[in-house]
Amino acid sequence: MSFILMLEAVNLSAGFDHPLFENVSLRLQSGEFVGVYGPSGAGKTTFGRTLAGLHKPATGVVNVDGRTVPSKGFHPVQYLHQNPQLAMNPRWRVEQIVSEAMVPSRELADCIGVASDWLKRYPHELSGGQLQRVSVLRALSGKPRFLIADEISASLDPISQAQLWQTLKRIAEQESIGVLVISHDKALLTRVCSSIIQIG
Ligand SMILES: Nc1ncnc2c1ncn2[C@@H]1O[C@H](COP(=O)(O)OP(=O)(O)OP(=O)(O)O)[C@@H](O)[C@H]1O
Repeated sequence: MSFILMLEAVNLSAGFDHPLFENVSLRLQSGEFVGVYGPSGAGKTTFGRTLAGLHKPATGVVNVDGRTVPSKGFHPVQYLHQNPQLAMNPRWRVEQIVSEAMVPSRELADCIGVASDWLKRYPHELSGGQLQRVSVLRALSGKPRFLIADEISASLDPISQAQLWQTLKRIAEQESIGVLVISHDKALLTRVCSSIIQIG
């Protein structure tokens, strides 16, 4: 795919009983990796969830290619949870979980490192790192335009971490997917992202 899309946040403020962040603006283009850094509790997850339409902003707007995203249907901005088990139905086998939007190809599953013998298991029968790969496969199989990757490699060993980011880079480039990388790990963000914004 060669067309360029833009995920844009303009003067975004959000929080719960009080704002966690105020007037944050961001532009993320297809194929680009932008980092979000900040102390624990600063609101990075809330910012990511707001971009994915999962949390209502107090002020500002989120646009994809200049338009607000309809609340129904597959959202072009997919949020990858830092604890994927919380975002999966414990009664569904992995096969059903990854096929929620569209059945992924074996080629894509191999690329992300999801073994075929995991498909018959339930989420609690996989390790944290294995489950994170399942979560990435589920998000990618729906053909998102943007991914919010919230601490997705924190539970992986350094080799698996490097493999996951290499794979995501390759797929993001091939499919023109923009990725917002939320992490406490400044070295990781510097390695993977072309720019970094600070929350908090
Ligand atoms: N549903 C909620 N209701 C009330 N407060 C919440 C809710 N979700 C999160 N918070 C609070 O909002 C603040 C920011 O949380 P958030 O998870 O966005 O921060 P974060 O920067 O991603 O933190 P971390 O780096 O520790 O994951 C925290 O103080 C948290 O307790």
